[in-house]
Amino acid sequence: MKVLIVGGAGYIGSSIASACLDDGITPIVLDNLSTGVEAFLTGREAYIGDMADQVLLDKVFHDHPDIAVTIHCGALIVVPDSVREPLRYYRENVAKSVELVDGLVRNGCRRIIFSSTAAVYGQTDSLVVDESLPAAPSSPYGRTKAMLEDILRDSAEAFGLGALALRYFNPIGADPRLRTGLQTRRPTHLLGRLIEAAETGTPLTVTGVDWPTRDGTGIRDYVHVWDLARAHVAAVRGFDAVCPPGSFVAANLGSGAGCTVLEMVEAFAEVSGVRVPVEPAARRKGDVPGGYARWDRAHALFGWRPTLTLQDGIRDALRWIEARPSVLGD
Ligand SMILES: NC(=O)c1ccc[n+]([C@@H]2O[C@H](COP(=O)([O-])OP(=O)(O)OC[C@H]3O[C@@H](n4cnc5c(N)ncnc54)[C@H](O)[C@@H]3O)[C@@H](O)[C@H]2O)c1
Ligand SMILES: O=c1ccn([C@@H]2O[C@H](COP(=O)(O)OP(=O)(O)O[C@H]3O[C@H](CO)[C@@H](O)[C@H](O)[C@H]3O)[C@@H](O)[C@H]2O)c(=O)[nH]1
Repeated sequence: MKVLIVGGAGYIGSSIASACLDDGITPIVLDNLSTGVEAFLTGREAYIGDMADQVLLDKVFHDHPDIAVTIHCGALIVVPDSVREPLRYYRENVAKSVELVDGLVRNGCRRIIFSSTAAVYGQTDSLVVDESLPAAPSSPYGRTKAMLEDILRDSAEAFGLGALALRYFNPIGADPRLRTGLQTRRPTHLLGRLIEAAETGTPLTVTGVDWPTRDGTGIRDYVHVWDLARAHVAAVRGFDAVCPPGSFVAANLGSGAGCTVLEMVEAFAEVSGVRVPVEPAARRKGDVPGGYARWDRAHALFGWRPTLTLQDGIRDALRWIEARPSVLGD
């Protein structure tokens, strides 16, 4: 079985490609390397170019008419950038995805898995997030993802597509076999900042200590990237039962557990032996208290459940930092 992974040279797409290979599924990658890296394409067949390029899409399907499912991970993903440059985000994430879907339909590929995000939800009083909550994204990035969900819903009905949107919560960690991990050297998310603080011996700035959470710090659902990758394999294997032609389905992928900033600091100390001091600071502009996923729909649909812990995610992120020079040559 073959799958096309658009954005397969990036952090999550490359992990999905590895999980596919491990399961006997052949990944074909299409990526423009805007943020993805060539080193993650080792041992995988790849087409370098833009997802909106119809000539390239036709070539991919000419070479591989037996692609069963397209997994669409290609996007720009930095929330603050999307606030500064909304048109670039709408062009790259929405307009180009429309072209991609058009090219897929024209080439007869009618099964799509779309990388969506917890950022499509608005903040609610309850910290638990299930798929019945309406979309209410608070950034241009989140809106590009919610818009594409709508576009896929309409396209499913019009063209008989099966379209599955998987809403990832906060991915951490790396491929446990260390083939791939975060390509960004200095990630700005919480775990990245924590690792940096441990390395430099500086305190972690805690952005917000007056949120309505159990200890006042922001709460998130950190899910191991390998659990995310495995979910895609399960969804590919059971696709037609999960998402028959003409249907659009959305499912959360999270660990199901909330973790506050202070709890992350504690878990990091447990795994690394380094207790990073914290420094309270003001909330980030536009930040939210957060929440965590209910993932039972993904379980009901394709039998997935998260299997790796927060500590596994932290450990694999640290192992990847050791391994990355040998993979990325930097
Ligand atoms: N990382 C997260 O925290 C997170 C959370 C929720 C959802 N997601 C979604 O998961 C997907 C993958 O995210 P990631 O963290 O791996 O990001 P990433 O930047 O590592 O990967 C994105 C990949 O898409 C490629 N790409 C971008 N625009 C393209 C285009 N026009 N044509 C071809 N390739 C293109 C990039 O080169 C890169 O390889 C994205 O759709 C993102 O919105 C990510
Ligand atoms: O130096 C830091 C960095 C973060 N935080 C806090 O840690 C929590 C998590 O922050 P972060 O890791 O940035 O996660 P999110 O705010 O959920 O945003 C990330 O996760 C989203 C969902 O995966 C993506 O869409 C966004 O692009 C990505 O920035 C929040 O309460 C922050 O206020 C700190 O206290 N100090």
